[in-house]
Amino acid sequence: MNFKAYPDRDMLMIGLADRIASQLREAIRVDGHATLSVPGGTTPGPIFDTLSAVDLAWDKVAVLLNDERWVDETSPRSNTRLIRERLLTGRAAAATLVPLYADAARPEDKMEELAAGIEPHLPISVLLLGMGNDMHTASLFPGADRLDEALSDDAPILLPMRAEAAGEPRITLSARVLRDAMHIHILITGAEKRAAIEAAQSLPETQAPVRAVLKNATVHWAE
Ligand SMILES: O=C1O[C@H](COP(=O)(O)O)[C@@H](O)[C@H](O)[C@H]1O
Repeated sequence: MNFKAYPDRDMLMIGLADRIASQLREAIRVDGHATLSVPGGTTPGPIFDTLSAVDLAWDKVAVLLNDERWVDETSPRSNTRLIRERLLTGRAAAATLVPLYADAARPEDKMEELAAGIEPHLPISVLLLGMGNDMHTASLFPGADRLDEALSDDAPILLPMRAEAAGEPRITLSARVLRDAMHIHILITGAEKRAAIEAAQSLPETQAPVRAVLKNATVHWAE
């Protein structure tokens, strides 16, 4: 992995937003369109705020989540709600949201429909990932019920996922879809996550699922 440390969180968020914007512009120049896949959770909000104001051809960008908690958008736990409020506003409101949630009791009920919506937008041009202290990324949690399947080279695009640490049921892009992205950035902050990502390099993917995407990733960190 490449590791980039920033002097502080503000510089991290601005610097990484700028890099993502450049890579999206380049993908649009070459392919005529781009796909940006992003995390939910507590860390990426400030990057979304910066990106949403960036001047680029957002009407040529498809935005999807790496994973979603199976809750509807009225829930503060909804990752879709986060990106609607913080990313798909301002200039970025012209982007197309590719859904990772649909109204149904269980993720299994909508898996095929949601995967069919994602497929035309693959491979991902720019992938931004988060990571938990437990070394999960997207919703690839250590100990999750379908982790082995999600890590395999012939995994489907999307899988439902349940894990004790996850809270509600989840839906997640598989490791191979994440790995196929043209640019991979992992955004982490704080000493605990830095120690976790360093430890992940010498652990099996089942214990440290983030390892599945580390090889070609740049990790962006600030205290
Ligand atoms: O549950 C999730 O957690 C990870 C990490 O979130 P953070 O709050 O520690 O930044 C996130 O990347 C993922 O998309 C989300 O669903």
